[in-house]
Amino acid sequence: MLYSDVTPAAKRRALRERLASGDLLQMPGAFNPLAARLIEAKGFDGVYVSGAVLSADLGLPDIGLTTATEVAARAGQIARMTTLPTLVDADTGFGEPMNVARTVQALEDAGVTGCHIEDQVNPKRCGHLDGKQVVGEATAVQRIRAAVTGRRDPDFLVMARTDVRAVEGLPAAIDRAKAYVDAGADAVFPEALLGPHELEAFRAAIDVPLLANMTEFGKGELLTAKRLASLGYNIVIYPVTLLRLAMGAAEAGLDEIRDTGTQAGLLDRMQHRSDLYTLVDYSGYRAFDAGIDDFQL
Ligand SMILES: C[C@](O)(C(=O)O)[C@H](CC(=O)O)C(=O)O
Ligand SMILES: [Mg+2]
Repeated sequence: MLYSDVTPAAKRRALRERLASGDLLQMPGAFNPLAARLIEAKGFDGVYVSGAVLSADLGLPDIGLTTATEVAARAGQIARMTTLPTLVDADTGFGEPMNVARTVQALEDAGVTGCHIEDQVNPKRCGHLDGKQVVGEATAVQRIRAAVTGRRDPDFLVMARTDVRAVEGLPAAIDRAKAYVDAGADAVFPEALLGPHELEAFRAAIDVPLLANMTEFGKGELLTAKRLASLGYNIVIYPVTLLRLAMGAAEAGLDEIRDTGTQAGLLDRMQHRSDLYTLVDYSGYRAFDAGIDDFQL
């Protein structure tokens, strides 16, 4: 009701404990707070807030146009509505290393559980596109140090994402990841690895929790959770999946309404009013006002 009754500090501690267990945590991307509630209701382990989704939601390409304030505000709205940990895509940290520190503090204040900071240049692009460029190791390490020293809650998860694989190859990406771990990164997101062998090599080389990005229409193979768990990965994200599904359904629905003049044929593909009301917990508001849900559906 209203918001999650689990504090941000408790979510951060819980995520650390889950990561220490060695289990694979599945975190679909929530395109809004309601989707985060659905992710929780379906039994997932965490909620991912994708930069690609956040920018697409605003009708923008994923090229670093959104600001730290926008991302923190939206991530906070999402985090508030779920008891699950929320991992946020903080892109390049939104500026110089000192901006990265401020970004992390804004995300902490928004109640999110952790974030990842990547080593691309600005303007950044989707990690699965060609033509990426990365900053030098010294600058990237400064970003991670700034994130680590900027956080006030030591349990806030600072994850380093490296986009170096596509630019300089796998050994260079592994070297970068090691440098970021030395700089204090709690976890690593190796972006756009080319298949299970590369995921395996990364796992063998890095001691901290690793994230696998199962985004569609990208460079990598879509591996099952079982396979990723056996490869020793700790978090899997499906960052844009729900948005793609929802937009696919919206497109088909609009076509049908335009072509037939009614949505009547689509009802069995819709979330029913009663399921929506359950998800937003109408009955929970009885505590305020007994008349809140005195209706039959
Ligand atoms: C994970 C990612 O950073 C995101 O913003 O969700 C994207 C996903 C995508 O564009 O498919 C990425 O760069 O991989
Ligand atoms: Mg992104």
